[in-house]
Amino acid sequence: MVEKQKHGRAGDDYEGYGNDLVLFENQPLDWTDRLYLLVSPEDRQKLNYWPENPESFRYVLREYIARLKQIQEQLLKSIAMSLSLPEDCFLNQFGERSTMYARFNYYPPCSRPDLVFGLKPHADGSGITILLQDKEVKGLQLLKDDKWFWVPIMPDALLIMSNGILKSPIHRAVTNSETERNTLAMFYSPDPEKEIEPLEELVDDERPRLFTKVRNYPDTYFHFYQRGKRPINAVRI
Ligand SMILES: O=C(O)CCC(=O)C(=O)O
Ligand SMILES: [Fe+2]
Repeated sequence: MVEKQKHGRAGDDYEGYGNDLVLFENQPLDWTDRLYLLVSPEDRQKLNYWPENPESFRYVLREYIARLKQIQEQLLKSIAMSLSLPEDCFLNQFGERSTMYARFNYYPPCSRPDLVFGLKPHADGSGITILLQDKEVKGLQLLKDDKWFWVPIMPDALLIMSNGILKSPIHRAVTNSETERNTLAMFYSPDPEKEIEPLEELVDDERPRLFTKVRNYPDTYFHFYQRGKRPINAVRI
């Protein structure tokens, strides 16, 4: 408890431990507490939000980040090649100062799981999300053909850069009345200063350009998401 308070989210900062930022009066609220940290680039880390207890926390998180970076870069290259594109084309749009956020989700048991979501339905705004699931408690559902299935997740920035070829599926986390549940989502996104847009190679007469140029999509994303709206519509042409 003391540790949680010490690293609590302050004012209108996104980072830290606590609830999500409440931006609008009628914003649907979620049954979750989370520790949200910008972990990369390193010079943007706000260490005052990083727990010191357990002692190994910072070290383990840094190790995890380093490994995930390699996986994410490899994934971006492989996806590019699977679309017959130059292997660095997505990586170039992510830029040297691409960002990674860690979101530790804590879902306490909820006496009325029929009334509230752990996380309301959404599609992530990141390019790639890697989710470490709770080992025992299920909770994540994915929307496909208007039905909810119990499965893992994925992106939105790639939806823009790939001109809609790569989809960012809608998912939600549900609550249950018996057990708490913990997950860790790592969001890998382009440098907020860099403009991203559909790759020219993926735009033609048959597949006209679907999205505008956008800078700092996560910022647009949060404003729409917290109203329960689909953020991707903000950049659709
Ligand atoms: O906790 C989960 O299973 C999903 C988490 C999630 O969708 C998110 O943090 O964006
Ligand atoms: Fe998500």
